[in-house]
Amino acid sequence: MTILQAESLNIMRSGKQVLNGISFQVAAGEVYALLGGNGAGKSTTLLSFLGFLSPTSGSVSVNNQDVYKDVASARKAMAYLPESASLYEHLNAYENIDYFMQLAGGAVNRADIETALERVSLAQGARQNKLRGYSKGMRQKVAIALAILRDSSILLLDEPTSGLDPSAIDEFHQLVRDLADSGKAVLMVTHDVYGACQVADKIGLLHSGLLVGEFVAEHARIDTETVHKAFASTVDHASSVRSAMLEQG
Ligand SMILES: Nc1ncnc2c1ncn2[C@@H]1O[C@H](COP(=O)(O)OP(=O)(O)OP(=O)(O)O)[C@@H](O)[C@H]1O
Repeated sequence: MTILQAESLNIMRSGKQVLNGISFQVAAGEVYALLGGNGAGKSTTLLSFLGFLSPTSGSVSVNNQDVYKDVASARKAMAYLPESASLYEHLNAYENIDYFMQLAGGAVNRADIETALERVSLAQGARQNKLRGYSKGMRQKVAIALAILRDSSILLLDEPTSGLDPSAIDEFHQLVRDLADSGKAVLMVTHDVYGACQVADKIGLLHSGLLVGEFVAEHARIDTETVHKAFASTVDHASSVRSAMLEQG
């Protein structure tokens, strides 16, 4: 069942075409990684799904509804995890979750919060501590616990593992995999070829606003070398275009 869909999506920002007719779909139970270098258009794609950048042509839809026909209901269906989770430093994990759940209009009890924190494996001893002492990985866990409690069936993740150490990355990918296996649709944007191959069912390779390749997992894995070569060729292409431009002054 298709949950997220971009259809011939074109977006202009400040008069410049930054997405050029990209199309892809994310189904329930699937992790889709949008992979690309700096400026490829990954965040623009997420912002468009989130209702912040309307297409110049084409469409984005969530649960088969055009996002821009009802932005509020599209946003309600999704949990968005920005590169750095915006949580309150002076509150502990329970208080943060309690506060944000109340803001979202859905109070939760302590036992439910405990279950969600258990699911994301936030260390028991850290839960009462204020977030100012947390690592990035621990903050991500609180943000994911919040998404679990909001019962969002769709997760949008922006560079979720940048700045995490290798074991936190593995743990995070395992958690994302478990969430997808429980039926959630996950769209994740990343620069990380290896991470994308580890966790994704599909990878879309984005370059200069174009989807230049799509890789689908066979036997539960996408071949890292194949994706790495394709990604490297976009980088080579970008640097040769840059050098040509420099030569032309
Ligand atoms: N606020 C903005 N106003 C105008 N153009 C923007 C704005 N933000 C980004 N862009 C342009 O849109 C294009 C795509 O940017 P985007 O941030 O979507 O790329 P990205 O793939 O997420 O890159 P990165 O990996 O560096 O975050 C780039 O050419 C960028 O210069």
